Amino acid sequence: MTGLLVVTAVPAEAEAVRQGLADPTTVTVVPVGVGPAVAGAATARLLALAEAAGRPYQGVVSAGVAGGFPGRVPVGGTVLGDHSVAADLGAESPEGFLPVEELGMPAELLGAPSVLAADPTLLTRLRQRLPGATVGPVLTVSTVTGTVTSTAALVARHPTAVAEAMEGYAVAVAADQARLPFVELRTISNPIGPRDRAAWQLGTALTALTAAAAALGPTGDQAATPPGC
Ligand SMILES: O=C(O)c1cccc(C(=O)CC[C@H]2O[C@@H](n3cnc4c(=O)[nH]cnc43)[C@H](O)[C@@H]2O)c1
Repeated sequence: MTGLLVVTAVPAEAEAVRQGLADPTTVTVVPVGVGPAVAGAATARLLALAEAAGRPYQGVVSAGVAGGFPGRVPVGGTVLGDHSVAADLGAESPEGFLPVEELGMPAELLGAPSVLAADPTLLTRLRQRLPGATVGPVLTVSTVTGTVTSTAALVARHPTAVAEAMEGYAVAVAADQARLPFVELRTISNPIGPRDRAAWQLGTALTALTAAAAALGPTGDQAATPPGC
């Protein structure tokens, strides 16, 4: 049994998670790169290799920093994604953005819906361990939102979304294909809005990520099973 796989984008996020783990032997943390393509491909490879070696993971977490929708979660806040959403998977039209489900393709050709729900058991466990976390949909985008107009459009399309990042949905698809439980855990480095990269509070978000990572401890079952068995 190999325990949880935690996938981050960059090494600083992975290190922040590792520092917070109560029992690092039950959690594997891997920085895989920025954006959905590399995150999905790398996660799928890690899951397949573990499975082929006879040591499958028990669950997958997409963790790292994120932009928070103003008024919903502050910089430094912690977010648990109850859904991970492919927010820019679709088509533009004169009437506005069309999600991939509305492009007229048969559903079976899509491979996965554009909104994937977190595993209820994993989410419930993390909610109990992180009572201060904001829970809601987390958007996955290939382009960081950076204007008032695009922020307003996202809010209109996803009125309950709490944060955006660049990997969660892709990691969720990899977990879904491997039939593994998934959840997204984010801490907020910046408000979503007009781009101001210099104002991102990465240190604050990474400190919050370390604190939140303490919740990624083992279940009773995992605690009784040493890694590698
Ligand atoms: O330069 C550093 O030291 C450093 C430390 C930690 C993280 C970074 C990143 O560049 C993280 C990139 C990562 O952050 C997510 N993110 C954060 N804010 C947003 C946002 O407003 N919109 C979309 N994504 C955001 C994203 O998942 C990136 O992969 C640098």
